[in-house]
Amino acid sequence: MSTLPKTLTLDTSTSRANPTPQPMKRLTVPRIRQRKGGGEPLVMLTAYTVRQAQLLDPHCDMLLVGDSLAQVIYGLPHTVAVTMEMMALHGAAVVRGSYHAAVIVDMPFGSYEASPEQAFANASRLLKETGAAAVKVEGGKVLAPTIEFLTQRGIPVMGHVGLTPQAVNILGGYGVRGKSDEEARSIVEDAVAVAQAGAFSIVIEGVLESIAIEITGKVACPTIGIGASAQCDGQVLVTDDMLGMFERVPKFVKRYQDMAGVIDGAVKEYAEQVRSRSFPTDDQIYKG
Ligand SMILES: Nc1nc(=O)c2c([nH]1)NC[C@@H]1CN(c3ccc(C(=O)N[C@@H](CCC(=O)O)C(=O)O)cc3)CN21
Ligand SMILES: CC(C)C(=O)C(=O)O
Ligand SMILES: [Mg+2]
Repeated sequence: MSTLPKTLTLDTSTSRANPTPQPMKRLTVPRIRQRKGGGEPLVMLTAYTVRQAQLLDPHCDMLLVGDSLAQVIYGLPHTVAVTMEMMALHGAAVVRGSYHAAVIVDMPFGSYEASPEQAFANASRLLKETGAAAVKVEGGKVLAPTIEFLTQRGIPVMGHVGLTPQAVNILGGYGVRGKSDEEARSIVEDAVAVAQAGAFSIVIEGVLESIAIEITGKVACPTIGIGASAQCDGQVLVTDDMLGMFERVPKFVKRYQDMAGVIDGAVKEYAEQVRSRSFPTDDQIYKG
């Protein structure tokens, strides 16, 4: 009889006694959509690895496999270089590490912009290969026909307006968006078009607060803010930023922990103990 706690026992009975895999109890896209309005805000964080997903899952409504893995995992300068393979592999890991949160996967730059058909081929591949619930695409009015195309064919889409990092080569940087009246109006129009096309939720990133409040009041789906407003229907941050694992972070990040400091202290102690031969001790070695 195994003494392992239940969470660590392998359930080998599934294949024999119960050959039909049961769907897991995850938050669904329709239930996320229903969370529009002044109720409890939606909690979203990025996740890229199985262990990260396991630790975040109990506390989050949604886990975003963000293309920010470019900077966070791969040391790339921008998200432009991210590939379908990267999103598919990290997406699958995050789905394996979670059972409660809905998993959303960012579509990488170049995988959806050319046509609705291109977007469907790549979005369906991401859902098949990862088991995620939905995809996220950056863009506004121009993307509306694509969002409608995917939604009508069974692929839930999260939108992303305002500061859209995949457009860094057009924008020239990651500065706040919507400072001119014209740009502000354009961002609101983008969000309205994305919502009308059927997006189940919209990320609003890096805009003046008044824009985020106006969009949140205008669209029928929940808005998820990052550098936007506490009045959005939910919030998202890059996990490594809020844990103090990433060196240079935008103004909109709040640091909840200094994990880099924690790791630095532990590794420094290990290095000192190896060099002084005080590790390993009898506790860590085998005696015949
Ligand atoms: N670690 C990480 N965190 C993020 O929030 C993030 C990524 N990576 N990668 C993808 C995009 C890029 N994002 C970014 C990146 C940099 C700034 C930034 O440095 N903002 C400056 C202002 C820059 C300017 O005015 O030009 C700031 O201080 O807020 C903002 C958003 C958001 N996303
Ligand atoms: C910052 C969030 C919204 C994102 O798109 C990402 O992590 O890639
Ligand atoms: Mg992204």
